[in-house]
Amino acid sequence: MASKELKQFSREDVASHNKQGDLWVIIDSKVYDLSKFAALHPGGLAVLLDPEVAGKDATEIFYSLHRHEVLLKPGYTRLQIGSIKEQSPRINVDIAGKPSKVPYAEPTWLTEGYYSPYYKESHRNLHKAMRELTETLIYPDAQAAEENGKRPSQDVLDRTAALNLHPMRMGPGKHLKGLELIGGVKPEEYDYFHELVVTQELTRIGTRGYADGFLGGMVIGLPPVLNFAQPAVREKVTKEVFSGKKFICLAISEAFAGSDVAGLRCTATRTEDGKHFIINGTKKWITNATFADYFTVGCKTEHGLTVFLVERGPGVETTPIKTSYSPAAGTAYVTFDNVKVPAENMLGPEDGGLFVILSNFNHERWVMCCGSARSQRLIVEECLKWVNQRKVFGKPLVSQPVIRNKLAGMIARVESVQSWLENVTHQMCNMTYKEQSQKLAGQIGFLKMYCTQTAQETARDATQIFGGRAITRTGMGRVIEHYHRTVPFDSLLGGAEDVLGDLGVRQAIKQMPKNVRL
Ligand code: HEM
Repeated sequence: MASKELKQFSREDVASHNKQGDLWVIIDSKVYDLSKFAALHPGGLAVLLDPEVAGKDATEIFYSLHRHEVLLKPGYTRLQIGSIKEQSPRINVDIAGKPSKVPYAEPTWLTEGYYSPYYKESHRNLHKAMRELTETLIYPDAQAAEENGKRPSQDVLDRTAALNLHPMRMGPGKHLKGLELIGGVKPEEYDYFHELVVTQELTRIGTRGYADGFLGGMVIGLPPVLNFAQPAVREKVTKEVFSGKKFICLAISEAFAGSDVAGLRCTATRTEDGKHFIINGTKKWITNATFADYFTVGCKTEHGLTVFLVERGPGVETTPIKTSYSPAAGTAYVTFDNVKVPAENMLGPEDGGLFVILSNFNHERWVMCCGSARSQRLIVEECLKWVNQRKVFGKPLVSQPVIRNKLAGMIARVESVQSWLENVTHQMCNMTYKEQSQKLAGQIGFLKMYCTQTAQETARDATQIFGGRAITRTGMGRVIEHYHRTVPFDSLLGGAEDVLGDLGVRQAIKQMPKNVRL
């Protein structure tokens, strides 16, 4: 709009343009000329010619039928020819980049007038910078890629690499040394709460396939390289991955074995000269594999499991798998046929791979909890807005007790999930990596199970609240439809819900003192 001179009109000026071929409306103090557009309007011509709409203030009816984003599409912004004299827009005017004012749309620490023991100035600075970055740079790329199924654009990956976003997603550690971090956070003060902020802001974008496509493979596939690779391999691979130029994925699950890692069938056999391993086997559901250059692969070796870093090359094939979210995630079936891998690409000790794989799970699952907690909150925000603006039987939807009851459940669930997550994050900040592995596997297992159970309840309630709009991919309920369709991913990836709950109980039973009795 910047290049076009906008005129000022009175309501009487607008009222005279109320017929086919000469049709204006007012939406939130802005005047739109729909004369030519009316015949192309996806909602039809007749609704626009209604005497209550043509030449009138259509703000309320417009917002009961469209998301605000419709007006922001370039093709539609140009329909605005002016605004009403001495009036200014009142709807969604101060939201971009700032915390939402909708109750419970932000966690407590971001809500004005509330307190938290966990977050310092540096977390707040990081939060501001991340919100702006995601809304201005990543959001548009995510919306496009979720639809067209392409991986995140190289431009966005390069620009986020230049800001050192990628290493920031790997938690605190030596890999941040000497880097200038987003929000001015000093590498030595970077903790798991900073990482939580980064993950939760990225999740707010609300596109589940893209979210995994946006280097989800790095988040789960690079830690074994950071923690267990030989220095030369580690240096090379982390540099390439953090630059956004090369992609890595974690290849553990198989059609034969998912959560039961010990049942893997992919094999690695040492060559006679001892310098290489030959890998044969398959992997399934591998996030980012479609475009990955590196694969962190769990293999059966002579006396156990061993993890290898495999570079794409002869014998490595990836076939995209169609899942219920976007191909932007790059989910693939991977085959390794006589793939020759140097022995120095072993990650951790030979036959000691189970520990490498298991120690990786805590961080992966915790990241997923950060995401789940934040995406549930996005749904709460969508529902609160909808119940307030949607009218049924002449009253806002929220006047129905059954709807308020659903909202109560959703809000209570999201608040409890976030609080538990913050407690676990606080433990992580105060424990060594080894202590985390020993003490938090059960806690994180339970937390992830609870996150994904509550997420599915919230998806179901939100679908009921939005009705038919929750089953269409475009329009008012598009966020709910997407959430409901993709929410099972969280409950399966990184360990299935039931398996994690069981893990937590088994860990607790192991820690039972021998001498306790009722
Ligand atoms: C600048 C003005 C307008 C634009 C650019 C616009 C654009 C659109 C678009 C893109 C859709 C498809 C659904 C979506 O993506 O949300 C739509 C649907 C619709 N529009 Fe509009 N519209 C405008 C004004 C109006 C007004 C004033 C009315 C008043 C009744 C109206 C009534 C409808 C209806 C009934 C639908 C179908 C909704 C559904 O399927 O649930 N539109 N419009």
